[in-house]
Amino acid sequence: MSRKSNSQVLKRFHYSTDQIIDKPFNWKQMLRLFSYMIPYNKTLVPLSIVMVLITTAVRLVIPILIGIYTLDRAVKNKDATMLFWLVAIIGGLYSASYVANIFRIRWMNQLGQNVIYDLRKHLFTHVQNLSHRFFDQRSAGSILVRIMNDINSLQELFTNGVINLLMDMVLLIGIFFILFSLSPQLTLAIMIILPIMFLISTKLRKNIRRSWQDVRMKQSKLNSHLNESIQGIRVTQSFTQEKENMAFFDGVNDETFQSWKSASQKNAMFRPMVELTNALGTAVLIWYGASLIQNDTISIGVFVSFAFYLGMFWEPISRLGQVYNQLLMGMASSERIFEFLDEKPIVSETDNPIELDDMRGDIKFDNVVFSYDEKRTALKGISLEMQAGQTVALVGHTGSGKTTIANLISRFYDPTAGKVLIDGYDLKDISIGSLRKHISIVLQDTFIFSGTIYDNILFGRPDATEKEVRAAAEAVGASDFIEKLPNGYKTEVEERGNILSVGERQLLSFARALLANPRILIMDEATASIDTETEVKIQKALKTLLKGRTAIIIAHRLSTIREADNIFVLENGLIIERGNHDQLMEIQGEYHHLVKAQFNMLDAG
Ligand SMILES: Nc1ncnc2c1ncn2[C@@H]1O[C@H](COP(=O)(O)OP(=O)(O)OP(=O)(O)O)[C@@H](O)[C@H]1O
Repeated sequence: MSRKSNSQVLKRFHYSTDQIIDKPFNWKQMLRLFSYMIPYNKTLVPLSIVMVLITTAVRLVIPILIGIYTLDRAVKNKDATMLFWLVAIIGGLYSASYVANIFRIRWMNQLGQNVIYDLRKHLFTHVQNLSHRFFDQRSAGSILVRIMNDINSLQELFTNGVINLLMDMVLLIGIFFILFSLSPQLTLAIMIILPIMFLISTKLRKNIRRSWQDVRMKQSKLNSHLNESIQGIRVTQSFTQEKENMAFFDGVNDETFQSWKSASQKNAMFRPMVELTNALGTAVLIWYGASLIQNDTISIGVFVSFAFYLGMFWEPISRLGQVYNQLLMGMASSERIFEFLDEKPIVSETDNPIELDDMRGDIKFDNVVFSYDEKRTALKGISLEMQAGQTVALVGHTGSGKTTIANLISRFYDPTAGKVLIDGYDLKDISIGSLRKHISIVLQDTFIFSGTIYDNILFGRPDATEKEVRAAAEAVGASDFIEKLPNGYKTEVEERGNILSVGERQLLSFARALLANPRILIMDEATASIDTETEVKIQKALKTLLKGRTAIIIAHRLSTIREADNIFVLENGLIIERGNHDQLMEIQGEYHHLVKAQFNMLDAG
């Protein structure tokens, strides 16, 4: 009780979950989804269908063989030979059905897994090529959920749903057809249970399904909280927020438990209700069937066959309800998946893009205006030139537009107005692949991938030799710390490289960039303070890295700025000063002010 109120008091944790909405059935979307089965329409699809038809036919025939042939003919006429053959035929049919079932399950599973594999691959390939704007607007978690959960929720539909639909239709139509031909009166009488069965298989099932969806949503919230708690454990411990964290966890844990309890209680009602309906059907069969036998309208064999078919009724009806539910769930998931698949990269290529095999590295901004969204303009008319081989520093207050300039050079976004040119070519005319091949970016918060140190450097140029990788690490002075690690270059670093210090991660990213040997290097200098020895190392590494290429540095350190050939001072999306260090110091403007502020800070430190 108090746990719940605790979770409501804490306003810190907000986890957005994709709402589960039942979408109306949409044929166009379903056809698009099922088109993923087309590659298998000559192999797994027909094979599975044949197996389904074999097993269904066997199930339909057996009650007739038992009721009509065994009871009404062989037993009645005391025909031992016929009885022997009937046993042999029934045995043979069961064996055939057994084998067909094994292959049906195997091939249907393969089909489902293949379709899911293809769909996930298609979605990931597509998402990987989307522009930065797409990722700006969504959390990594919500993208992950679509690639994993939404696709997983289609798995059952493709593995069992579609083919079972066929099997159940055939089974139901077959049963009705046979029952009607055996005794239309008795068939009509036992049909009384049909509406009840449909009601249970749709309404009650829907209710149960919603409850399980609620459980999944609560679990997802619990997962998100766990994830955040573990990732932020250091901050939590340092601010001694464990109690608050625990209170929230208790609340979500309790919600999950309650929701699970309610779902499983509803679930428990399902089976008894089915059995009750079956009992009703059996009562009708016995009461009405017996009177039909008495007045010789039907034989004992027909009665027995009816009893068999009555027992088979429930399964296909129940499964049809289930498939319908799966289809509705599939609707919601596929809509979310297709929404991503229909997303077009905003930055796209022209029909005949120029392939830049070689690049000099001259960069020009021609009156560039850029907005990330309609509300604010990040660059308000930037014109600048950077000559090949120059080192250029971008300085300015936070939010002034430095990173945005870097983003436009790599063509992560296109300018809203104006042009960005490299070697005289408008970026929009150059193939994106050939442009980015010549550009390397070193971010402040270097991303280290899980894998070895060696692999992380190799990322810069995957076809580089071991000698080149080691040479790159040596040139930027990263080899000293790498060789001290337990397994040297083969040391495994976990996701994001937590076992490395900030300085080490920087040096690693320098080695990666140097290996790529780009014509243009964009670097967001780390603001984190590092010890003097590492600082000296990084400065030395930087010199090696910058040599012979156009370098754009979002600079924070005075030492870097001072050595730049050209400095652009940004303020609110505009260049307010430009020149080298001495020139800018002389005019005693904003740059002078920034330098003085940094000196004062150093003095104070
Ligand atoms: N992805 C984005 N979507 C919307 N607005 C953005 C995005 N990235 C940056 N902005 C906005 O654009 C403006 C310029 O941001 P930019 O990142 O270029 O600044 P910066 O000079 O690099 O700052 P810092 O030194 O803090 O990194 C800021 O007002 C920022 O809020």
